[in-house]
Amino acid sequence: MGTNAKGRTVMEVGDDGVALITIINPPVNSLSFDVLFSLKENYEQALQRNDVKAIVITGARGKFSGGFDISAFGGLQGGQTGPFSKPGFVAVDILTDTVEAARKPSVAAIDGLALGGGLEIAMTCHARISTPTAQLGLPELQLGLIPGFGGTQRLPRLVGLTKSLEMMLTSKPVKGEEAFDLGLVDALVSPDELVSTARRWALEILERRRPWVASLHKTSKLESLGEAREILKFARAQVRKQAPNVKHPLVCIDVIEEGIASGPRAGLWKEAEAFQELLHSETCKSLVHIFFSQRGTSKVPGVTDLGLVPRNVKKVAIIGGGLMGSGIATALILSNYPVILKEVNEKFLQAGINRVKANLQSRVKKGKMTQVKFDKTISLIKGTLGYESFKDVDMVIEAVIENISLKQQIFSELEKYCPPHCILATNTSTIDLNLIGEKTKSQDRIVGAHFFSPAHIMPLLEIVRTNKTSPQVIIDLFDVGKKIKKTPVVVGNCTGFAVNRMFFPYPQAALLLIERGADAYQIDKVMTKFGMPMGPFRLLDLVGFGVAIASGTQYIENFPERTYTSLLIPLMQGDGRQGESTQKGFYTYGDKRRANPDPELKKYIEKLRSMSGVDIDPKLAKLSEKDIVEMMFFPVVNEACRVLAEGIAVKAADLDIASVMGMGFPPYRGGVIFWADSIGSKYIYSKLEEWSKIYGGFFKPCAYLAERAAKGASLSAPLDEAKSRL
Ligand SMILES: C[C@H](O)CC(=O)SCCNC(=O)CCNC(=O)[C@H](O)C(C)(C)COP(=O)(O)OP(=O)(O)OC[C@H]1O[C@@H](n2cnc3c(N)ncnc32)[C@H](O)[C@@H]1OP(=O)(O)O
Repeated sequence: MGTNAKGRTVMEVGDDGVALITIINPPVNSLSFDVLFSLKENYEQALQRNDVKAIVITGARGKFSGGFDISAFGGLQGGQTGPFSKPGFVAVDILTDTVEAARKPSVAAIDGLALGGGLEIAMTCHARISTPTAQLGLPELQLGLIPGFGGTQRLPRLVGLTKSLEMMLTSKPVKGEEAFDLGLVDALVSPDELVSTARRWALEILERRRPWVASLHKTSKLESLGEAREILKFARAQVRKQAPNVKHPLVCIDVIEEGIASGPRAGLWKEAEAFQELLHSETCKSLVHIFFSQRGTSKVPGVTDLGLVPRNVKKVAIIGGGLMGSGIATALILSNYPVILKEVNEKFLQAGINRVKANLQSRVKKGKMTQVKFDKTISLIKGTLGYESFKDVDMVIEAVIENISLKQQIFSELEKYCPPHCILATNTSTIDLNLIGEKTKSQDRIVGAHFFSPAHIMPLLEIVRTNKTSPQVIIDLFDVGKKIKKTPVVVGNCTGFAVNRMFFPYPQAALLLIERGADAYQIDKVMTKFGMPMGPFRLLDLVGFGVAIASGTQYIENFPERTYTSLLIPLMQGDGRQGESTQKGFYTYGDKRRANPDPELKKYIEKLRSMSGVDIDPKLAKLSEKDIVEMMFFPVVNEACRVLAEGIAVKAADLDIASVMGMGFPPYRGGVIFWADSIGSKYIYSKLEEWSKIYGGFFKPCAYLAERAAKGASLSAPLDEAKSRL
């Protein structure tokens, strides 16, 4: 193998006659083509050599394998040819006909992780020994694929159909201990005994003192065909309901069924063909993009490349125990950070602590947390009304109402009471950070920590830096964000930052459309069908009209030329409608938060039309689904382009992650910019240009979009690349 090889396997043959094959491809021992070739070569040698009686496969540095090398998908999708583009080369030729059918037994020694192709290799071995904490799973569906190295056939035969479906459809791994109970692994041992136990086990199989099991032909765990069909029917119904816009979960079920109905070899072939087809799907390309983009958020030029090490944040203070403050406190204590919660009086403090308790209790109710863990977690939060206990905190997160002078006063006080190293973060969603820190000398340690509601559940953390925020502070907050299981995205300072700014046109486009004759409930339906968690009107009801007007005002003030100003919400508010909190907004709300279309909405729209002189536009009154999607999202794409052009986001992929994790843009569409690039800058520009002539500045395409369209360049390409595509 050449020196540029991406990973390899090494084989050592011991005096006991066992060949130990180790997968080496840091950081997760993924299965690159080089690794797979090397594995094939080692296997063939081991099978030929007279001094080898049995084989053990393991992974270097405590990790079996994180699965097929996802970075190699691009080449295959781009038409790269070779043995790997031939369906069945790995699953049938190598794993089934060489490894599993061999006359020498193989045992997998699993530590750390055995995911995707990694677990599939392990399942072709004749036994599996694992550590109790190893993670074993088939997460291919999260990449828009199905297992492609025989997993759809072997997992059901090892753990039964129901559990295997759960593992594949949710992409969730199981720990070694559970894998042992399920029969997926044969023994549990500590990491230091792993390889020696596996060697012994392999020899014992050879001596027929342990069963020699070919998983593909195991039948004891499989249900009868009739029962299996019932289980699969139920699974299909669930999948159709939960993931109506993607086809790979249904394909996975079909492939499993083929193996049960026509035998595992037929199942293997169907799997191989379906895998190849899915690999080229837009869903797979989008989800792979999301996978790498999510990891890419931790690469921020000028920040993460300076070799800085995050400081240890041992204690965090939160100011304000409202919805956001209590959610942030919950997220922190759930990851074992001691938290001080400060409020202005006893009543508010108690209410804040009670919110945190309620957040945790809902986990207990759902069986996700024990009462003992609840008690331990809640003991990490202490309430306070003063600043005395701030003298040893390492980070403060301010989460009070959006009032500039109040925030300025708080930050001046923080400067007095907190130690000089303390990070001073604000959870503002709109206010300029330079204004907040104006009255302090601490601008270098002021940073935005913008959480999304509910903060203990939503996965995104926008880290907002000003040009004075020190890289160390960003690194520290990034580290805390990771530890509390968020995906942090570093963005620049401007009104609305990246997520809210990109999405402010979303409800505005919706208002523009209904004022001119489109149907509000149809728009919401089309948006949820597209894959958004809810449509714009349901969203406006959820956030409440007060918040909607306050943030709308910010955009009117900062981006007057392109903010669509609608008086519909103030008009409805004048009638006591505030959204869901008053059970009346664009919808009315009954039991269990069920939203019902409200016939009275028409009345408000008609009144608005007579006040503003806006007429029904016959074209907008009968929009197709495609038209609605475009008129709703092209303005979002346009604003995302401005965010990129202004350098608020470092790269387009960060906006894709921000849109998926902050706004619920469907991940299987790859995020806002990725989706836009699948449509093309020229088309988006021409549509916006056309609408801006009819409906005004709200739709006017920005310079960045115009430039990309003129060059026929993608929106995500960095500037130089965009030029080179000319
Ligand atoms: C034919 C087969 O059926 C098809 C397959 O096997 S498809 C692949 C199935 N496997 C997966 O989906 C696993 C994907 N990986 C993961 O879930 C997680 O990375 C993990 C649980 C393995 C490790 O998580 P964690 O420790 O948090 O590290 P994480 O930051 O995610 O990954 C570390 C690095 O490994 C890379 N990596 C992880 N898994 C990879 C894989 N399967 N291929 C290529 N690179 C991978 C990541 O991109 C990251 O690279 P970076 O440092 O350059 O950003």
